[in-house]
Amino acid sequence: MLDQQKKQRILIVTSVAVERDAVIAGIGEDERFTFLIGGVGPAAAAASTARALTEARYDLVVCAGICGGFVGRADVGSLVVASEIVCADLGAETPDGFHSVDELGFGSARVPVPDELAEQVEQAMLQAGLPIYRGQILTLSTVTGTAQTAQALAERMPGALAEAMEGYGVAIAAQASGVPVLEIRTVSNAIGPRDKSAWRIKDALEALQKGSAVLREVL
Ligand SMILES: O=C(O)c1cccc(C(=O)CC[C@H]2O[C@@H](n3cnc4c(=O)[nH]cnc43)[C@H](O)[C@@H]2O)c1
Repeated sequence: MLDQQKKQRILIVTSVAVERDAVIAGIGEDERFTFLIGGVGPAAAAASTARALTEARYDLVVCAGICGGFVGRADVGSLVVASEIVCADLGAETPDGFHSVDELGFGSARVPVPDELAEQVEQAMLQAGLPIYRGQILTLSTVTGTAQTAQALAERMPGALAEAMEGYGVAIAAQASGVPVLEIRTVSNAIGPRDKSAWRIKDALEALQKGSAVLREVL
């Protein structure tokens, strides 16, 4: 939990400008927050976040934006808050299936989120009447685009609610600086066959704005 007695500095990282603008519109004037457009994908997000963390002191890093939701687990238009941030494609494909770097003994594809903080965010959103789910948010370098890949991913990651492209990069940079990390997103599309016309980006950005207003009260 953040120390409410001292002035906290919070870095919010989004991948693109429209996400950043939605977050700023929700948070409003609040000098505790710094907003960073970190770029698309885990590498750009990690590099941008790491640089920001060398330029100023922060008490919390938040990765925010839109995402794809697993069908039956996180509906389009809802919010998701990460219980854990997991890089789902960091590992090796083998004849026995996918093995993560954790199983291979080369570090970890998972970064924890402070439980109490995720719980507080979830409860505050629910009290504000916003639909929210708490569970793993996956990071992938490639947007899932077929029913087969979506099904395989859902089976391999039964605790996953959503996928996006930056969380793990932001989280690894925060972890390397000893700063806690949170990931919060709104669902713009169902994970599955690629149909960009079905992405509800406007709705997801509106939900991101509403969620950000609540986030300001929690942090
Ligand atoms: O058209 C595409 O397939 C595409 C490829 C790369 C980026 C985008 C974006 O819209 C950038 C914004 C941001 O959105 C996140 N996002 C949203 N839905 C998904 C998804 O189903 N799977 C993975 N990521 C998703 C992601 O974090 C992007 O950076 C579009």
